[in-house]
Amino acid sequence: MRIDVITIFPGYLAPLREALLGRAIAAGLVDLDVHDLRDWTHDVHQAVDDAPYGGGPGMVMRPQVWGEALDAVLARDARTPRIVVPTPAGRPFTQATAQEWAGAERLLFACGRYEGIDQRVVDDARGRGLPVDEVSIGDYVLVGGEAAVLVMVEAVVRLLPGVLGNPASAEQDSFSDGLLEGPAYTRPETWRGLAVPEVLRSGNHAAIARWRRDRALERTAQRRPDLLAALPERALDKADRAF
Ligand SMILES: Nc1ncccc1[N+](=O)[O-]
Repeated sequence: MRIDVITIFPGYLAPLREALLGRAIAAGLVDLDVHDLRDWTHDVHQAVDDAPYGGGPGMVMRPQVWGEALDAVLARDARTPRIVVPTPAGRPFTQATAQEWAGAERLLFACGRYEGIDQRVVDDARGRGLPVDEVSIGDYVLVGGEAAVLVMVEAVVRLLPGVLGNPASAEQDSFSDGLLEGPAYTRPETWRGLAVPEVLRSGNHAAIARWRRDRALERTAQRRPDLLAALPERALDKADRAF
């Protein structure tokens, strides 16, 4: 998978080259290219924004700069990317979105700052038949899209074959079966007077599976009743009905 990021703060994306993601890049599973938007300005101040039409606070990022940057980055590779614009006004980014994008051969993240990017940049790209997703990682306002790109790239890349040591862990993620993951334990058996639940040391795999599902249902019912309500009827067996 090729990933391009266009931003005025390239340094903000440095963590993508660390740890698991860094190893995925080194293994050639991901090609990451971070581009400085200001490379496509032509004035001495390298202005990337301007006052909003209609007045109001803040600044809007200029269409000319973004248009040139997107055209140049698109041309760097024959593969058509899914263009992603992180914005608090976007549709929610979920595990399902990560799964969907993990199948893409190329992603291009356009990081907006200030009050966003002139809408015509998205409209022009869509008008040329390019897939553009305006997505949000949560209902709060960040200063720019870069932190959201770190989140989304990590969620997507960890799903790529060969990235996670144990692919089973991606299957057993929270959300993969629509439920939150329950509590986890490791050695020692007792720590500060707290013991690991007996069943987990019983070796009885059916009982362990039942216990884990009960804890997942319990936690989901307590913390995210919306997820429980969204589960398809068939997803809950009769033993689950207790929650
Ligand atoms: N929440 C956000 N705030 C600013 C920019 C992007 C955002 N997001 O969620 O993608």
